[in-house]
Amino acid sequence: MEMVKVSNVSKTYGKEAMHHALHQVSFSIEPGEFVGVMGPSGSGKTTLLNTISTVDQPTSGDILIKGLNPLQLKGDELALFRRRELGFVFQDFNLLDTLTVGENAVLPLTLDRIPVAEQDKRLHSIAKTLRIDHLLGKRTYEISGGEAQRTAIARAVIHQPSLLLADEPTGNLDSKAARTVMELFEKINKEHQQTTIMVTHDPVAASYCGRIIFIKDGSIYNEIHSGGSRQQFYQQIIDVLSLLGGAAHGV
Ligand SMILES: Nc1ncnc2c1ncn2[C@@H]1O[C@H](COP(=O)(O)OP(=O)(O)OP(=O)(O)O)[C@@H](O)[C@H]1O
Repeated sequence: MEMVKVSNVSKTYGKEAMHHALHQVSFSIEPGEFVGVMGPSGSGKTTLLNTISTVDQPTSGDILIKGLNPLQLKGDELALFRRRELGFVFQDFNLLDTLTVGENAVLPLTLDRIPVAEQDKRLHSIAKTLRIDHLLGKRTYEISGGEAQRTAIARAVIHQPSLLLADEPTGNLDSKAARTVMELFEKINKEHQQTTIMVTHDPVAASYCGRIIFIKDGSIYNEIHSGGSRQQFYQQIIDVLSLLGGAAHGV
């Protein structure tokens, strides 16, 4: 079964001056895929990610995650679904400054009242994967942007969510830290078959994905799959972006 099935999703903002942020968007994502979403500024990428993550509701059409429509869940069930099945990574890290790196990373397990011994075991393992094991006692203001984003990724996957959603995860990082973060997304995707959707403007970051969906004016414009080397895929991405035009920054 598909991990994500988006069927004829449209999203309209406003009443009198209606704005069609998404128009009849359909696609599926299989378990274990790493999918990038690209397109010019204002094309609807974040709106799409927000409708998949249940933060926003489509105006029409529906979205199934593992065959389930989360919007049909009631109050607490929806909150629980989000907490257990989804992981989020944002451009500005969204770490809690009052907590240490380790406390930030285990937050989903703390909220789920997982026993401390189990929390420690999982923290140890994910911290090693993300190379933050030497930072666990530090405060968020004592670490670099790249380290903060690696901590945010640890927090997003420590509870083994069905779906990892990332919105411009390299947007606030220099190119070296961005590459490290993308190598780690790729590693988690490959080693843990972590299904991942990432919105990005950055063709280098996108070249780590297995497939890119391009959005233009709220509709799917094109889709490409990685076949050969990452360098070849990067070139394919650049080619589509140049056809797409608009404000596709980073090219
Ligand atoms: N809450 C909202 N109310 C009204 N219009 C909105 C709202 N959110 C987004 N829009 C509009 O919908 C369109 C799509 O926005 P969205 O944020 O999804 O684009 P994006 O592709 O993620 O852009 P960017 O790359 O600049 O972040 C834009 O024209 C935006 O102005």
